[in-house]
Amino acid sequence: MKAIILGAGRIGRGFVCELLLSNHVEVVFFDASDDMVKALNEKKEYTIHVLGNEELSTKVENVKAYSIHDIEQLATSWEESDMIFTACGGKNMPAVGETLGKAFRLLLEKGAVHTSNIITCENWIDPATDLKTAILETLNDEESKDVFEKNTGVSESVILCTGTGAPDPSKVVNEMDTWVQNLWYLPVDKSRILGDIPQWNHIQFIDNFGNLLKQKIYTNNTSVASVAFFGRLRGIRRVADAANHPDIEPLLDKVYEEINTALINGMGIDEKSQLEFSKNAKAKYTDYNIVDDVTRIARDPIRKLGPEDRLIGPLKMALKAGVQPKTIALATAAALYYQDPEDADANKLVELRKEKGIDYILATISKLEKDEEATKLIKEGIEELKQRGWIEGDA
Ligand SMILES: NC(=O)c1ccc[n+]([C@@H]2O[C@H](COP(=O)([O-])OP(=O)(O)OC[C@H]3O[C@@H](n4cnc5c(N)ncnc54)[C@H](O)[C@@H]3O)[C@@H](O)[C@H]2O)c1
Ligand SMILES: O=P(O)(O)OC[C@@H](O)[C@@H](O)[C@H](O)[C@H](O)CO
Repeated sequence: MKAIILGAGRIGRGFVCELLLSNHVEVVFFDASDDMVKALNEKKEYTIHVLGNEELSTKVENVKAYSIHDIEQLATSWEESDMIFTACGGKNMPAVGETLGKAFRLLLEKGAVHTSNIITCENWIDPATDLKTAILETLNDEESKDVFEKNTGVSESVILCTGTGAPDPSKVVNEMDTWVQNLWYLPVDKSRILGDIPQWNHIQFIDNFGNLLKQKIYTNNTSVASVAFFGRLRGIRRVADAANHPDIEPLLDKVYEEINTALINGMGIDEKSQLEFSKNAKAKYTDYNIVDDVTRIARDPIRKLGPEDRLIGPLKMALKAGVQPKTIALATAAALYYQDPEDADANKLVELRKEKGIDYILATISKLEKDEEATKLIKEGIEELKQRGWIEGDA
């Protein structure tokens, strides 16, 4: 079998590629970055290193990568592939959908439509819906939309694995090498898959997928984002150092308490399963084998302050469920004060905070009203950060 991976970043050329190769699936990459495409084609090979278990590393050979803007090549590759995985960032689903829609139009013209499936691998609420909507909008006539719907499944998966950069960048020989957590499991929503279900190892097509992606984002990503935003304010570089720090670990435990009550009461998630889920999340983020930078976790802070994303989403859910999510609000306050000169989105956030202020960010980015409870808690969080000496005045 052949598969396309859209987005040749840490998850695409790392985790997803590793699982597909272990199932003898031939892989081709498409990426929006010309530098990435050039580097992959020049190197032609790279290694997926398994953090803490170097002996499990995989060497990837005969690498082929194309620009996502090469629609004809995308259609040709699609003609030969049964599966497409996206690992491009959830906010890019509209752009990815438009590209796939254009490629599908070429498949239609060539009479080359066949049963295939697209699986999103994104930390995003409802990525498959965003992707499918954009594809259908690009297929502007009803007949094409109908053919697409009958032949193409658009499903989503939950990436529980961390994909990161080199633990020691000074030792990197091949810049395309990538590092993954030692975790070999990718759950996929079976109900949205069309045609025969592949019998793969590690990639499991599961029934009752339900809210697994939201549960993962509001547990894992919320908690590790809290660790990263607190850690950055404390000048800590690595995630595990921050998660184990005596100032931060007690806050992390409180974040889990708030999340657990919010998800159990607000999403109807079984209590035992949620407690287990959050226990595993804490074990992961405090694990020193997983060498990850807080700046990767906190990257794109404006996206992370969005109304449904990992901070505001569970914060509002907790309030509805009768919990006072003071620690998630404290983490949101830390996110509002996040700085990383190498992150364009973080620089934009600093500019917005200095020029327009916190109220503006909460209203326009987080979509919170000035007088609502969530806003009040976040503002109390800002005061607490000042009292703790973690931020200064209007820093
Ligand atoms: N890294 C992790 O630990 C991890 C874990 C779980 C989920 N995720 C999710 O996986 C997705 C990918 O994350 P990552 O860490 O691999 O990011 P990354 O930044 O390493 O890679 C993303 C890649 O996608 C490419 N891209 C962006 N827009 C594109 C488009 N329209 N078409 C094709 N390529 C495009 C970028 O050029 C980049 O090479 C994100 O949604 C992320 O939230 C990441
Ligand atoms: O990829 P992002 O920017 O949405 O979020 C950063 C991290 O939280 C994320 O990549 C995690 O490492 C991953 O979701 C594994 O739990």
